[in-house]
Amino acid sequence: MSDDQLEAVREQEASTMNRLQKLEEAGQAVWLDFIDREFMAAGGLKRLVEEDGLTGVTSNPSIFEKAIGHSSAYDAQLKAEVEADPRTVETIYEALAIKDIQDACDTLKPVYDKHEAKDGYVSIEVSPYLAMETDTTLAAAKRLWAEVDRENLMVKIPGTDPGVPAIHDAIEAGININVTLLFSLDAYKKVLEAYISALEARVAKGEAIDRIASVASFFVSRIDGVMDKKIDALGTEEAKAIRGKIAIANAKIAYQHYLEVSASARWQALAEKGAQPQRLLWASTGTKDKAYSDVLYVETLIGRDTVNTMPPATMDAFRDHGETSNSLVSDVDGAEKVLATAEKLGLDLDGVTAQLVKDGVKSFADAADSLYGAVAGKRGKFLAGKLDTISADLPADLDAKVKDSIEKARSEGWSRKLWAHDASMWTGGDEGKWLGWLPAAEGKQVDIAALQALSVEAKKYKDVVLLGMGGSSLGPEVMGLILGAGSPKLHALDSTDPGQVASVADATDPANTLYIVASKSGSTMEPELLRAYFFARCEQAVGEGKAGARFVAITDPGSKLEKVAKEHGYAHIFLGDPTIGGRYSVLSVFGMVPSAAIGIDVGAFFDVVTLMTNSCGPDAPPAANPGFELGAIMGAAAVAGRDKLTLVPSPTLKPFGSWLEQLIAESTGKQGEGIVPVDLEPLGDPADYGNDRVFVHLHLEGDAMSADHAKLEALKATGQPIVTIVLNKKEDIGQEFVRWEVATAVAGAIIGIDPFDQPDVEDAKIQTRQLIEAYEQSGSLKPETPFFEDGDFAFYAPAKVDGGDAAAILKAHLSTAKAGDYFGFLAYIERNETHEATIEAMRVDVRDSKKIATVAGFGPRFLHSTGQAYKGGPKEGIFLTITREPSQDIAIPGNRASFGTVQLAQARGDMEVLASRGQRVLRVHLKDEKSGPEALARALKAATQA
Ligand SMILES: O=P(O)(O)OC[C@H]1O[C@](O)(CO)[C@@H](O)[C@@H]1O
Repeated sequence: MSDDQLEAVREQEASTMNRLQKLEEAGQAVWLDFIDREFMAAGGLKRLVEEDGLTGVTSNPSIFEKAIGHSSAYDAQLKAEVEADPRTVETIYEALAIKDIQDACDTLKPVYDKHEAKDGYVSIEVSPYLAMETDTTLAAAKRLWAEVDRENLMVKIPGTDPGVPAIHDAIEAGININVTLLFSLDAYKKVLEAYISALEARVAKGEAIDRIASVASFFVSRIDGVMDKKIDALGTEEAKAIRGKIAIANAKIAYQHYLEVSASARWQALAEKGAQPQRLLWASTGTKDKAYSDVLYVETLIGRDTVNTMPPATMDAFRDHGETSNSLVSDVDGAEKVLATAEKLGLDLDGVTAQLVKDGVKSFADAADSLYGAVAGKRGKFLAGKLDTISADLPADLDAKVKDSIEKARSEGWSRKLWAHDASMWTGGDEGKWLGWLPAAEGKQVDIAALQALSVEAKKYKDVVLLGMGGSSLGPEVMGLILGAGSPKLHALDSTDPGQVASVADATDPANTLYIVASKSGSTMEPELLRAYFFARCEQAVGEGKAGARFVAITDPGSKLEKVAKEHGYAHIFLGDPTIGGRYSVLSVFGMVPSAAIGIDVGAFFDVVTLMTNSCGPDAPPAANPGFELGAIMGAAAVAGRDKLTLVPSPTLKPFGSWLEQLIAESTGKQGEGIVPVDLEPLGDPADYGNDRVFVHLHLEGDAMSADHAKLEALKATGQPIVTIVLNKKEDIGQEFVRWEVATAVAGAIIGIDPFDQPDVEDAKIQTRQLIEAYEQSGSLKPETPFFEDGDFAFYAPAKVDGGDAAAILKAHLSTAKAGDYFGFLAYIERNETHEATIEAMRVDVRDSKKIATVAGFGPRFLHSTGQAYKGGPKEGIFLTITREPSQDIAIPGNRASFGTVQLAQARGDMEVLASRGQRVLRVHLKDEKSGPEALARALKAATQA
């Protein structure tokens, strides 16, 4: 640039400076509607103050979204914040925003001092999510005021109906308030009244009012944005004559109201005490319609005691060619005529301004979603190595559906609703009362010190025997198998199988064992019977009256178990939270007491867990919320027919599935809908699968599983959906409890059911009880007749299945399979490695021959887990119930029925309910407990190969 050119630029700059400064002469303050760290760091704000006479700054969620979401200027602070304390997304965002606001306040401080607190303000807005809430808005305003800690701060509160009382109270508390989102004269009148009455309240209390400032931000151009479209639609000359004039007219009339009130005796009384006027601030003054002058909404709105906050482009334009005149009070009659014409033409200004408030709230909430999403993404990046990750390879059609679900969840604010216990995201029933697992995931349900004391105390035992079903045992079992150090050793007993009861009894010495009885209801049959058995056994070993000291109860307050535990003098009773359902209870005392007893450091465990809890928080929008990301896939896939969630864990994480399947199945499988979890089915080739699967690969870094990886790649190549979750270390498994709990709740919302009830499980319990009660009276179970029997098996079914031998019968049963069905092995036999292997082999035979999913459960364990989905979920199940003649049986103290009888009654009760729900059922009774399972496997192989 030559010297001449430079000089010309300087001259031009000098003249534009004057144009902006002329506004100040006319009584109007120029504020900047923009904030950005790089801009401030480069001295941009300071320059505007010094060269253009800028006297204030406003920000809003959209402005911060542009600043933080689209630049790396905040990354250094963000990283430091996350590393120092990986708090919630909102707290991290606020730390970034507050720093900018403080810097801006400091830059404007000389202006503030020069104007003796009458100007020089910087505004920060309360969370836009609170725009329709009074109390939380007020609390947020007070918190921001305290945290920013600058006297030239203004907190922005929307002038909505619920916002007005918060504005009043904040001003009364001495906080400077910028009232935002004002469009209508009516709303403005209420806000001005709130300001005046709040000042009066302070005066009445003898408090100072001279350093309290407030502006009422009237949004201008947005009104024309809507009205002009309506005018264009009318197309008449009369309509065209007021095009681009309604917003300005509306603002002029508002200013007239301001002048009227300022002249009133009421105001004068306050003014005498030093009250500052609540200035009207013109916001939304950038011109959106290119047909208009780019300084239209500045030039026309100039007047005493007003502010115009301009986006940078408008400020540049005014600096370049803006003209100053006393425009705000000129032609007020004309403004009235414009509004009268609008009314005559049926242009509903009240309706439009009411809608603009709603749209404004929504657009700031949308901006906040995007802003919080960006912060959540960066938080996740800076937590690499600490936070489990998730990624998904989905076929295009499913991907689109998942995105739709995420968008629905975002626009309806589900992540906030979840944490606010708002049941409207589900069926609108009593779901909100079942969310105690959320605070539990923050570590709030347990007393860490008490658990540490239990850890110390339990060290003296060699074994811990846990008696409980479903949610009361599966979580601790996973904890023990993945994180337990082996001393004391955890034996989770959730069966009435005599062989299994015996194997725990044989493996543990009562004198060296701590017994934990866990039941939320405190009345579940299995733990009741097991408690009776092991208590008597312990008494026998350690002496009458001494067993109680070796027993711990975990139960909900007031339960029968609590009573028994007190009567028997249990060493400890840990009380649960009745607002947590059993399957969601792992992070409450139900999971943590047994964990502590086997030496897991629960405090350290929660340090890891809460990273995920915070990641799934109300401020993490669905697209950046790990629980929602997974839940959207689960829910959208289920609705699209991919309802078999197939878990592919790496070796260390294999035990996780048994907890997971109870969570998913019991939560979602009802009303004929839901997700059928498929756990422990070995991976096959692409040809073995239909279109009803979603595969979730749960991987621990360092676990070897190359064969499965190759298979997963092959599945991916054929378009099967694969979700991959990666843990850096096994201790991070706690994060998966949280992720999957949130995901399951979200999937339930997408499917459209209540994820917190379990209606069908209850029916099987009733059937079983009836059978047992009859037994207790008669000494035998209701007689039953097999429709076929040979030397190995007896077969039972609601209706005879044709076939001359076991293989033929099984073949006929299998022949009903069609795409999308699943086959379930319900094995009322001892759960041991041999039986697990036999069942696994049978599953593969069925899957590969019929191309359907297979599931398996040991009874009665699965009754308190997947049993709900098998009965209440999709009508796609074909079941083979396996019972057997027990080679040994065990008597239960105080009961006529033995464990073997109870187990058989459970199998029969379960089958009856399954049949009543329209599922296809067949029961095979193995005559020889030892050889029976293998014989069955052979018959099934023959059936699948024939
Ligand atoms: O803890 P409780 O009340 O003994 O119940 C055990 C299990 O039984 C169920 O209520 C139903 O199967 C599960 O939800 C629960 O985890």
